[in-house]
Amino acid sequence: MLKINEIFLSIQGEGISTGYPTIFVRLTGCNLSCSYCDTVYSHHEGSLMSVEEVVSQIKTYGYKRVCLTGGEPLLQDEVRVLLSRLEDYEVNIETNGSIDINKFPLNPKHRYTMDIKAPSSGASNSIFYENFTNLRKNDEIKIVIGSREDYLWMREIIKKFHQLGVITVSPVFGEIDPQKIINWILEDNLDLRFQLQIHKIIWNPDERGV
Ligand SMILES: C[S@@+](CC[C@H](N)C(=O)[O-])C[C@H]1O[C@@H](n2cnc3c(N)ncnc32)[C@H](O)[C@@H]1O
Ligand SMILES: Nc1nc2[nH]cc(C(=O)O)c2c(=O)[nH]1
Ligand code: SF4
Ligand SMILES: [Mg+2]
Repeated sequence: MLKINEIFLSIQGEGISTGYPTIFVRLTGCNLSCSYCDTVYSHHEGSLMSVEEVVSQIKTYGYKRVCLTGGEPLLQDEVRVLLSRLEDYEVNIETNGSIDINKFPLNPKHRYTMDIKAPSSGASNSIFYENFTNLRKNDEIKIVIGSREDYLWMREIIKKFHQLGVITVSPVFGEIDPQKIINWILEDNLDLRFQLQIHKIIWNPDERGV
């Protein structure tokens, strides 16, 4: 059984598939407690569902893109079974970077968005650095920053792991002026992808299920 917080249809609000209709499966439970977490409600709330129940709910929406998120989706082992049932779907798994992704090998239609936790999250010491060598070309790295200190930290990480594929940087929502981050990126000549979480601009930022 899987412990599921919510399943809903919306448009992808983050990452390289931003804007595409996507079915979100939010799993319950997290091993971190980032200072800025916008989904604390998913850390404990949820109900048990079988993989079959999750898959049949996914099928009702009639779309082929799925985002597994949470909480931390890789904390539940049965996610492997769910992934094996979603072979016809483009699946993106939002993971917090603290869990060994080598233990969850993905098929080519599935990909990771791996978050690297910057210092202001309070979770930097949880980073499982071996994951950097196991990411594939179509996986994405995401860094959420809330301060100049976070930015400088990120700059060092990028230097060190310059072979990384797509790197997306975004502000802690409402915490730092996006223009500042963009200016820093351009001043330093970094080739990064900047993003805002568009669902928080379209809907009320505290709204669930969007
Ligand atoms: C809620 S987390 C769930 C997946 C996984 N636990 C993780 O941290 O990647 C999904 C994404 O939302 C981002 N996020 C959470 N709160 C945020 C906030 N206040 N502002 C910007 N991004 C936020 C996280 O950094 C992560 O990339
Ligand atoms: N629209 C929308 N896009 C998202 N992309 C990642 C999300 C998440 O919470 O992980 C998310 C979310 O909660 N809503
Ligand atoms: S790892 Fe993700 S879900 Fe967990 S506290 Fe951090 S942002 Fe929230
Ligand atoms: Mg979210």
